[in-house]
Amino acid sequence: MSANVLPISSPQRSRRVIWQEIRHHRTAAIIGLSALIAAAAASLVTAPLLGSIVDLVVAQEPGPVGERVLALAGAALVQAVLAWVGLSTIARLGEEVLAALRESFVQHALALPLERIERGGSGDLTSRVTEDVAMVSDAVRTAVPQFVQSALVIALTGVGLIALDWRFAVAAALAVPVQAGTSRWYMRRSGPVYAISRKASAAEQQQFLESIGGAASVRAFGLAGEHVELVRRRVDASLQHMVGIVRLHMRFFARLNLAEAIGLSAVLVAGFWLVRADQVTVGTASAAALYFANLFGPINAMLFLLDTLQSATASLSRIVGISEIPLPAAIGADSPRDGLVEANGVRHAYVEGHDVLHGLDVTIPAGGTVALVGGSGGGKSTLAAILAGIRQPDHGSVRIGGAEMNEAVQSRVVLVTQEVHVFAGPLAEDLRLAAPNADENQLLDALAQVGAAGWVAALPEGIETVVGEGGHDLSPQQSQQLALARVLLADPLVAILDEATAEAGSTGSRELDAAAERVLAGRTGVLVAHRFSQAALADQVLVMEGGRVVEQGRHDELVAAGGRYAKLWSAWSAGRH
Ligand SMILES: Nc1ncnc2c1ncn2[C@@H]1O[C@H](COP(=O)(O)OP(=O)(O)OP(=O)(O)O)[C@@H](O)[C@H]1O
Repeated sequence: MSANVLPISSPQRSRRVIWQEIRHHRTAAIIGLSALIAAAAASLVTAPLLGSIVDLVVAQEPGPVGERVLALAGAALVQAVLAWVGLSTIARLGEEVLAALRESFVQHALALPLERIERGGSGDLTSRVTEDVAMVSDAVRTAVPQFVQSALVIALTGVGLIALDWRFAVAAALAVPVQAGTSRWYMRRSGPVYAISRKASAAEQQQFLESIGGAASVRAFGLAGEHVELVRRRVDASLQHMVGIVRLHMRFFARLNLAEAIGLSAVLVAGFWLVRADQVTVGTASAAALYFANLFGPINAMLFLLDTLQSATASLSRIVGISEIPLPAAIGADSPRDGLVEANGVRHAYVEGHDVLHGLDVTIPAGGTVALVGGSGGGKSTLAAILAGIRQPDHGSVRIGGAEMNEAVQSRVVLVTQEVHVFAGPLAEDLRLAAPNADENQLLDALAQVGAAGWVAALPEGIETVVGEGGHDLSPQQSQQLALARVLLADPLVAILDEATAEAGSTGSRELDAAAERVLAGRTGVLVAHRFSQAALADQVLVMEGGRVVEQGRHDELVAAGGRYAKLWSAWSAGRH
């Protein structure tokens, strides 16, 4: 069962992947970190300067106070500039690392075998693309730079405290056990509390969608009262969990305040004794207290960010997990010699133990056209997808032009299915997906060959008209023509058209048939044909039933043989007259 779930990488592996990426941007990492260290060091000057002002006041020598104040302002300015340089460099570095991660993720996600995604659930993949990437992006933009900065300030302030007098550092350390206990306490609770709250708000949204989306039925059945009650209950539950989160935060910060009170009291008491014993000046004791007070912000921020970083690490493991799935491209990198298609002993099952293809052997000579016909569920689409390399056979092999299915081979085979996708954007860009360097004349020529020149010219902005979602709506037939034009532009060795012309009416069908014929000219073609007019044009017809080829031959031979195909043919012909 676990083999079916998309993999999740271990936190160690994820960290290693990030580390490798950071090493590609070593200079930026060093500059960013150095600037943050320098900024933290500059901030350390403030407390002793204030302390020395206290000493001057105690000694009633106000003369040099002015210089100290200027030095304070200077230190603040230097610190601000260095922190800005450090934070922005680290944030930019984070974006670069994130971009590289995303690219590798998308590359892998797109190259994943279809079976792998189906078994793992496309919902899982989608949530990794959306929620997990958003979670990691957020962390990279805000939490990570803040966390690094806070950690540096804390470390350097500790050094500063020791430099003033090690006994101040010991006193301050009294706060640590309470802080450590608090963060453990918080981490144990925050995960489940957030998870329940997310679930409750998802349930609330779902209820809204159901009640509002089904408003007509709700009213028709007089269920308004019940639905209002359902919504009220979900909103209440969600609200309760939100209040729970706020309460948890308040308790968290209350405990941290207690830690601060303990630490600050200890530092002040230590200062009192050390001043009394004449071991430090009042100014030094004030500086120690200020150092400790300056730690409040960074310590609280760090502890609070721990769970954001924990969630981000979990999301990162889910993103890196996808990049770790071995890709089928590992099978050599031979390029196909020509368009010869050879499938041997191809078996395939969607559900284990229920083969839908039972060891098929199919050979199509380069430049030949084969039509797959037969009743519904015979396995035509499955075979088409396997020949196109979109699905992998469970057993057997597919070779194109003598080469096993790999990335180089797949790039020379194009499959057009009934569910043609029109990408949102200018029509020209949609076509250029198949041939990025094609010029306008080549695009127009491809459109003319598939019979689309007329309607494209009639569009408001011709080939530059925005089509697809949010743009100009195309009819199913127009979308099919676009898909066929893309095949012409991609100029593959093998074109596989699966029901590509099934949706149109009779005039439309004739136009699309002609377009398909032009697309298949000069290359190897596989046609999944429901209309026998297409089968009649093919060099060879394979009749498929129950995952087997039950008849094979030229159209006229099969009609003359009077078998299964002849029956299907006469039934179809009769239906047309
Ligand atoms: N994604 C899938 N998951 C599970 N079973 C599937 C899937 N796709 C197809 N099948 C099953 O595999 C068998 C072969 O289906 P296939 O679509 O290849 O046949 P077909 O000959 O193309 O049929 P049609 O003409 O109806 O498209 C059918 O029993 C079908 O229910």
